[in-house]
Amino acid sequence: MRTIDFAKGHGTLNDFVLVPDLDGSLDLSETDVRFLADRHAGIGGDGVIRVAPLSAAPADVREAAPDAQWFMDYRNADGSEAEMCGNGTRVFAQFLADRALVDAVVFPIATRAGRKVISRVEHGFRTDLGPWLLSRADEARGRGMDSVVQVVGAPDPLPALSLDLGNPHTVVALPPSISLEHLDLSVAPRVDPEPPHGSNVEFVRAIGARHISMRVHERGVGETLSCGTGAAAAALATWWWAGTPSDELTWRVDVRGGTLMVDIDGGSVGLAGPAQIVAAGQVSLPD
Ligand SMILES: N[C@@H](CCC[C@H](N)C(=O)O)C(=O)O
Repeated sequence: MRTIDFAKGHGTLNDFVLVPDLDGSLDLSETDVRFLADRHAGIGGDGVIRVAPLSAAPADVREAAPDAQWFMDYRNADGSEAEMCGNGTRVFAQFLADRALVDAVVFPIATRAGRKVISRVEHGFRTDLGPWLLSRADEARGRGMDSVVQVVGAPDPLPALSLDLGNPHTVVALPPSISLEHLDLSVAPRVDPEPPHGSNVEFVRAIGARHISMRVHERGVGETLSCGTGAAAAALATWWWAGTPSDELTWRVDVRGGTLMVDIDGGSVGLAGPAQIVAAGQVSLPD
């Protein structure tokens, strides 16, 4: 049996088990990750974040972020690797700050989706998520939709737009006849055409000017109370559909676990919100 240190944290109730691996020697298997994320048998979380030095990152990650000191090794609760986690970056930053592992107010970190720059802001952190892309730009021509999503709670498939924020997202604008609260996200929504590596799926309701509310079904997890890259995708999709003329905009995105702020600056997007570390201890990984 191996005993390791852990911390537990969340960003707008998207919760993570952090595993400090400060010398980069820890090998966390898929089974270890599933155990740590298990809310009954383990610690419990939507994802597991190994805090590793850049030297322990894969070569492509090291090359993309040579000036970063730390690598956010993110895995979903089902053990799968994800390229990025927006809320995770802030919780990762809070952990680094609490342990005095960074001292700058603006610093880069390495992720599988490349270099991300984090800044301390009032009440939390802002992560520059960098450039975003329409995943199926040809199909989304004319500010339209590129796919459909079938979800329990909606009688018919709903038009959607796919975006790449480093990780894949499919955003659905709910028609007024369907309430956000009545969707059943205990069953994974079906995206057609099916994205090659799966997708996080966001359901969005407009609340007011640059203010939306959303629920999310995360790839590798299920419904979560928040998703940072999902909030950014939802704001970007709403902006895209509206044909909003100005390029510099801040959006408020309400998620079940709180509120996130998304700033859109042309081809680049930022995410700000709170981050909390709530516990730390040791856990024994089963053999
Ligand atoms: N909750 C995250 C996204 C985590 C990864 C996602 N489930 C995926 O597989 O892409 C966020 O805050 O962005």
